[in-house]
Amino acid sequence: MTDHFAFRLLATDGRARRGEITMPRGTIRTPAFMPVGTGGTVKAMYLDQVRELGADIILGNVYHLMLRPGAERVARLGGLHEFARWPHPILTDSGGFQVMSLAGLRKLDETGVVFKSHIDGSEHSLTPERSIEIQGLLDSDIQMQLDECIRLPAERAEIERAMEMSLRWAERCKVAFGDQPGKAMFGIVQGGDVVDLRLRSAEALAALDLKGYAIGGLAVGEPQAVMLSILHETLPAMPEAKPRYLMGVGTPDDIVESVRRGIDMFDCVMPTRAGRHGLAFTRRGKVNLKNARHAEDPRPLDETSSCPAARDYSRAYLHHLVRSDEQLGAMLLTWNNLAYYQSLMADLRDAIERGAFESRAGAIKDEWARGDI
Ligand SMILES: C=CCOC(=O)Nc1nc2cc3[nH]c(NC)nc3cc2c(=O)[nH]1
Repeated sequence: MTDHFAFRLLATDGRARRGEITMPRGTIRTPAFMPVGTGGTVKAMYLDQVRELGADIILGNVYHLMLRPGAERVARLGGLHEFARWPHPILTDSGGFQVMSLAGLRKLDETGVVFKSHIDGSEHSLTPERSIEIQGLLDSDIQMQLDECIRLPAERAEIERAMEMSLRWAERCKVAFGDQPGKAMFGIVQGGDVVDLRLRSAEALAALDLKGYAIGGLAVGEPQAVMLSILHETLPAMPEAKPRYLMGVGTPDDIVESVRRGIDMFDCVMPTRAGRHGLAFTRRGKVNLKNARHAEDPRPLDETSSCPAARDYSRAYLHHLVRSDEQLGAMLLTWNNLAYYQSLMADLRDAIERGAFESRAGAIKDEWARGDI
């Protein structure tokens, strides 16, 4: 066990990296996929199942948890790990992105953001200091700086303004976070689709000597080619010895292409959200269980899978559950999809160790490219 946060590179294959983060609550094997546990729960899953699938860390959202049940209440109940019975690492976002995308934004200035709750319309504020305080109350292991993620396309001046404010907020978050050896505060590189602004953000954040860095402002609707070119240009300016986390990404193809360029950590609602909408990811491609052609198909999703949801249930039964909007449909397909994502990550980690990233990457991309089977 360790009382500090440490990242070690174990192997590389081109720019792809195999590493591990050791923290008091456990080790995170990278490249890692972090299931999204918005309100302290990974929707439609028991967290024991999430763990059994190989997840080393899950995400929690400040925006959702501060509104309900409230950060102080979670603290009174022993913190998020105790509350949700997840003893392993948790990464919490700062709430910034949700405020921009979910809440009714009322004000955004140097101080922070003021917004209306999407739940009951009540007014709340987030400053860099309050965001770190909330993440501390949740007892979060990896805490994100408050940042401003702007929508693209945007004018250079607007992108520059938001990037520079995010840098000043990173400094304030670093001061507010202080010195917590067993925890980490990550900065977030912004700069939109303007390479020189991305580089300025990466270099200024590197100078803060934080324990890890996220790449923000991507996967917000831009073409994959734009996202990948920004990664290609930005990653070399980021410290080799620190973990890199690409927020909100992505499909298996996005993940493969981002690992190839040097990303270590991912989070995305895709596997869980798709599962709730009747879409199953398998090694042979995607299966839309809403489709009537599955109505009498006795085959399971994937008889070779170690996940019961993929191996033990007929497509006909899954189709019935999805068509009847039964809870078990969302549960089984979420289980299947998270199993698929974790198996991809395990394959990629193993392939990098063996110097076989390219061949494994090609196979995953082909699997994903197959249409609805
Ligand atoms: C856990 C995440 C830490 O998030 C923050 O504290 N701030 C933040 N979150 C993002 C989330 C994103 N999801 C996507 N696509 C689905 N793009 C994203 C971009 C950002 C971003 O620029 N900043």
